[in-house]
Amino acid sequence: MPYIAAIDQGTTSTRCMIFDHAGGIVASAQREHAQIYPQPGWVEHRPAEIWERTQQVVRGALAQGGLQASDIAAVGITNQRETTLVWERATGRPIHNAIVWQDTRTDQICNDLAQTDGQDRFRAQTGLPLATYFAGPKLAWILEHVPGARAAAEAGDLLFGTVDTFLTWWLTGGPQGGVHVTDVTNASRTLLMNLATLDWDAEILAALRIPPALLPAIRSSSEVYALAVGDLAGVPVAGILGDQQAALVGQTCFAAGEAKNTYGTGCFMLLNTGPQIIASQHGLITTVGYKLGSQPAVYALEGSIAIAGALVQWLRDNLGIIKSASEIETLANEVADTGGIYIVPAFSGLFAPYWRSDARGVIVGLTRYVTKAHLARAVLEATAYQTREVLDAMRADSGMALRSLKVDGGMVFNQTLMQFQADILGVPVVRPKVAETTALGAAYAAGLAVGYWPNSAALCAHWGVDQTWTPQLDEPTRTGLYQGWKKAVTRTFDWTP
Ligand SMILES: Nc1ncnc2c1ncn2[C@@H]1O[C@H](COP(=O)(O)OP(=O)(O)O)[C@@H](O)[C@H]1O
Ligand SMILES: O=P(O)(O)OC[C@H](O)CO
Repeated sequence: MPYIAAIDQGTTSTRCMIFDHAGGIVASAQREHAQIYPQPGWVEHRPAEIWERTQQVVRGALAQGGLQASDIAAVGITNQRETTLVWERATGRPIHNAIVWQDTRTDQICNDLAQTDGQDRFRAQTGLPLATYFAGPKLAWILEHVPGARAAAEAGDLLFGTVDTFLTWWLTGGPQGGVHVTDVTNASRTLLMNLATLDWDAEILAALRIPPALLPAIRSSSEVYALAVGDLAGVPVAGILGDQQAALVGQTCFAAGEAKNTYGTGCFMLLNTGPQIIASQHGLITTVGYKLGSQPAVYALEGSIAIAGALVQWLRDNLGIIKSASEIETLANEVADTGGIYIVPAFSGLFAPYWRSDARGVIVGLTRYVTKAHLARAVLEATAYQTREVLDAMRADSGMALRSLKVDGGMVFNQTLMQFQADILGVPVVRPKVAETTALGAAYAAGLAVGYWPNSAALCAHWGVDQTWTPQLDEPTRTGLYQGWKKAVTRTFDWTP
């Protein structure tokens, strides 16, 4: 069987991509789904729509390639992380919409938990600060707010999952024998898993009042979990990776010290730290990078930025200044700079390196001179500045000097952004030939599990450079611009109680 399929269920869309032995794309299909904003700071997805879109893109990709299930050696799943679902074991009926990773409704739950020992209460076990971003508090919120949910959970009638778990359950039969599993990378984003034991942490479950009965089994990122039914009938579901970890694998960052940065809805830099669990002193989080079958887990330091491409979408959908995301580049290039303004998009508070849920977005430095072109430029630069903050933290935590940054994701086709990124970092930025590294990483995990590829070393040969941007800016200008950004960030603090 010549191909491997990957399902990439992202924040704004779902893709299915089919890869050949050289890691080349043979067929693909993509569908968007609705973003639901019931209140300021709340973000939901409809679980039924996520499953429907998944089935549609699987069918679409198979049809585009003229393929059927028997042509696929294995399927891998990669997903938006932390997004939380709870459904009935017997029927599959969700008891609430999916609460998306960007959603801030668990602010109070997190603050209450932080009353004992502060925001880092569970950091030693989980590598994470107490923040609205992670799945555990979202699950606690559902159990508290949906009538009857706690009793049903305790009786074993409900199942919890992040998107990987939800899709694997449905792909392998749903109420008719679907497997209830997650992988170590997704579990490491719940705030409920102990990084050292790779198992649920009983003390944290008790503190969040989460009954163990509704939790999935935690498995490696690359093994056969079960065979699929439906359109992929008989195909082994053999890889699960959170999308940012999948990009790490897709970029073949298999050696300690290798890093990648993915520019999608948010922006996420991961640095492979090998078997070492490094505790960040500079606002990063510690997470599982991947675990290939029975091999030991590989850990990573991560800088998570909540709003990157989402700010471009906001300019398009909420302000109507551009009609498509790619138009931002033409508009931004009408001017040479931002006219002295900065936009800090703290729409979900600020994630790394600040972890401030009390922050909200600002535009600073406004004068009558400023036009929508300056605004467009400031939107692009905001992603580059946030990345600089994360890279500085990574250098400080790891003591490693990064010689270049591997990038991927939807925003890396924006030349203006990528040049400014190299300028503000002072290191070259490199885009690989296959920029769909997230889907590729999930395909690699699945393919390794079934022997389609022999080992991770064999995958490194697939990686090649497409484009490199080298820094052009002089050091004093770079420093001056960055100092302005740091000042702008302080203006977002203490906005909500
Ligand atoms: N040319 C572009 N310039 C700037 N941003 C872009 C461009 N093309 C796409 N984007 C942004 O990239 C994001 C889509 O990237 P993608 O990797 O598909 O994201 P995700 O996996 O989070 O859904 C969107 O937020 C969109 O606004
Ligand atoms: O859907 P993406 O690509 O924006 O990724 C979302 C992240 O996994 C959130 O942690």
